[in-house]
Amino acid sequence: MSRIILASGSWIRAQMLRNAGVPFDIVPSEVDEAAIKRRCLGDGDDLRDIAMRLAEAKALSVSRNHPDAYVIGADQVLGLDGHLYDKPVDMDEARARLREFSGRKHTLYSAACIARGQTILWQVIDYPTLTMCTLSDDTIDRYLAEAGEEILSSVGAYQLESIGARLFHQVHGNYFSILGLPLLPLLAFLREQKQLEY
Ligand SMILES: Nc1nc2c(ncn2[C@@H]2O[C@H](COP(=O)(O)OP(=O)(O)OP(=O)(O)O)[C@@H](O)[C@H]2O)c(=O)[nH]1
Repeated sequence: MSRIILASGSWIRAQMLRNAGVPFDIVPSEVDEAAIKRRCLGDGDDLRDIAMRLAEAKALSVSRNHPDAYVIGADQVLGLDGHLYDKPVDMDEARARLREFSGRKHTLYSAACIARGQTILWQVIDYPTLTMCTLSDDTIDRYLAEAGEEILSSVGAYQLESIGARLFHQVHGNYFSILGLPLLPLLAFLREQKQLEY
């Protein structure tokens, strides 16, 4: 078996792999995501393509220094009415974001790929949708006070696996993809490559 590397600083992506019993190391990528997003938007790429390009760039940048490893790259962008949303920079932006999403359905474009020897061997994109409850400003403020700044590590300013679940009345799509990693197809590929016994 070869080394598996997660090219991501996302704690929840690491947690999902750890919980699934996958042996891996973490080597976050150094790619300039903002520059890649700007280039993709300039090229007229849609949100799916942007998430995929970013996941590929992360995986390839780490694979350059670890050519024999299976390097997992992942990225997630949030779309509402075709607009791309990044992670909120602070709690004020998180508040504005939740006010915007309140009562509406948004999509999480969740992309992952595996690079080995500077070649993309596998990739997948999943796009679950989430319909948020209609939230009063007071409810949003109570949620932000209770959830705290760790929600800034999440593109939608919520963590579905914890109290963020209380913001939604419907989700369609895979739970793992919502958290940031299409885990099941990733595990299937690793099995196919004989990197997992089952
Ligand atoms: N805990 C949690 N995190 C979420 C949820 N939804 C989205 N995220 C995270 O939002 C982040 C999206 O930003 P990305 O740019 O894809 O990844 P990142 O966290 O910056 O990490 P890198 O892969 O190093 O770029 C990811 O870490 C996702 O795991 C959720 O419901 N719960």
